[in-house]
Amino acid sequence: MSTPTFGTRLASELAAKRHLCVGIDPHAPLLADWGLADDAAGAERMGRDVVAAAAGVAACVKPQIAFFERFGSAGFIALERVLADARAAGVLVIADVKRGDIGSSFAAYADAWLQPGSPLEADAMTVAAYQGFGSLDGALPHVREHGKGLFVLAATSNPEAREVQLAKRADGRSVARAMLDDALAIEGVADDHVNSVGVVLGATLDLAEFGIDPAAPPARPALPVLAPGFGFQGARVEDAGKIFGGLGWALLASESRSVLAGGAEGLAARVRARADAVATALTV
Ligand SMILES: O=C(O)c1cc(=O)[nH]c(=O)n1[C@@H]1O[C@H](COP(=O)(O)O)[C@@H](O)[C@H]1O
Repeated sequence: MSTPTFGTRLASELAAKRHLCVGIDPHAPLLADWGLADDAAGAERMGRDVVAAAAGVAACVKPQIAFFERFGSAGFIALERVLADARAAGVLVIADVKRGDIGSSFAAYADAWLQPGSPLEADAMTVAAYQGFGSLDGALPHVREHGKGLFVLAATSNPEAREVQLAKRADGRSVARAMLDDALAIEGVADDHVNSVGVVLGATLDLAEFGIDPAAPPARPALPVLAPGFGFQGARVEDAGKIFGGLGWALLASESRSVLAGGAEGLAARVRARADAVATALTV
């Protein structure tokens, strides 16, 4: 039996109206809030609790590697255990690693995060194509043959990104828009419904400024959109439909701090409430 594509696996989540992505960002103050030490064991505990709360409720989890990397090898071991839990629970994992490099080095990053059997194997990873879109090619065998996914940074939620991502290319398109077009143009990475290569679009942005029109008819197959910026950064999941329009079909609304704050107690209820709010926002 051939491996199902990432797009197919994501499509099952979306069909069940699961659009929430829960970020695993063990910030020091959050670990304190949870009564956990600011160390690898604390990060592991938080990560594993998030996976348990997300299973069957959220579409995916998104561990932010920086919060594990700061503990060195112990942090990587902690993350490996979080990833193992997610695999066992059938929860999709987007490794938020934002990798980009010359092609040969990028391919090694792709092997680290997407190669089946790798200690850090995830289902998808965030990538940066600022060294040229073709520099991402090394990940495509994992997408095409191993059912993995990519999320290419296009228009990110942080305000400092504007000078780079709004910049106009020679053809008049913004850098952000060109990233989206290039993601859609990759061949052989889509099934009938959902592409396995998507983009990152911040929920805090006016996408039209970047030449991205949420009112345009949805791409077919649908382009997955990973959308951070909800919650702590100010966007409201209740507005997800309004912000993303036709791009909301395969939207993953991501929240980290706003769901994590409040400790382990009540986490499952917070995840459920956010998941329901996103589902409602994208149904009406
Ligand atoms: O790729 C990302 O996940 C990402 C892209 C982006 O444009 N903005 C953004 O905030 N993120 C990540 O999403 C998470 C947002 O966290 P909260 O602001 O706490 O919800 C962080 O881990 C960021 O690194």
